[in-house]
Amino acid sequence: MSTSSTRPLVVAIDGPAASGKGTLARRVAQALGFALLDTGGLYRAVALSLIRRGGDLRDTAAAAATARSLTHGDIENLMADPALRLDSTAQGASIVSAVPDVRAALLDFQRGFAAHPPGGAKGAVLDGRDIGTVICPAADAKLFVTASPEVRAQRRLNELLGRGDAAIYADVLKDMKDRDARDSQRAVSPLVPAADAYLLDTSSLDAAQAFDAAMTFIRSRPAFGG
Ligand SMILES: Nc1ncnc2c1ncn2[C@@H]1O[C@H](COP(=O)(O)OP(=O)(O)O)[C@@H](O)[C@H]1O
Ligand SMILES: Nc1ccn([C@@H]2O[C@H](COP(=O)(O)OP(=O)(O)O)[C@@H](O)[C@H]2O)c(=O)n1
Repeated sequence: MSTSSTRPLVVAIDGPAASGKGTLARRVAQALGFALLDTGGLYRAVALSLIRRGGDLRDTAAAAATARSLTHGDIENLMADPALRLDSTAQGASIVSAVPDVRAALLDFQRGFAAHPPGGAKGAVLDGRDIGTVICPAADAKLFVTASPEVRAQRRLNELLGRGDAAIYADVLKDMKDRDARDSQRAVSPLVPAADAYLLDTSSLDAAQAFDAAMTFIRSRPAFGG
């Protein structure tokens, strides 16, 4: 890893739901000793907060006001809330995240995290949908993680059942396809790989194999000594 730079290094990991980007981001952050930000959690936090206030997810002004009202403390509390991981919260996140003012309200928090990683870490790993394209376009390493919809739905189903949530495969697959379509087709910051992202298809890779492939790519990048 380069020692001449004092600027924190940034690894951007984007991809669709249940592609394994969160798992990969955690492992990469741990291996590099970097701070980790699950940016999907921010959009989930906005949705959860709005739902709890009795608001309408389709009310764009209310969604934007909610996003602007969240303090760092609120975000910390909501990100630790088990309800953040509910499928209904994910669907809500996908609705509020299409609102440009919601995205704008969360921009500084994300860029601030990348520029000043907490705990004095030498770098940051951010995972989401638009990290390599919009939030950190100058990221030192960009990965776009994919897997087939069927594989992703099976992974999410296993995760939900493992937590004791009631879920059936057909519903999970449909919800995931709906969310993919909404995330990919929205006008602002759609889910799309950055031109310089490394495409990592994890359909037939387990988490350890995906991590190995990702680290090989990251270490090949100039900022990481490659
Ligand atoms: N490469 C992989 N192979 C199999 N299962 C995986 C892999 N990566 C992640 N998982 C599992 O799939 C589920 C979704 O992974 P997660 O990292 O949360 O995806 P995302 O952050 O893209 O939504 C989790 O239960 C996780 O343990
Ligand atoms: N950088 C990001 C991260 C998430 N999101 C939105 O937030 C929703 C939830 O993201 P997530 O990463 O927590 O979802 P999963 O991939 O874990 O299922 C996504 O469906 C997107 O609509 C976004 O718009 N931009």
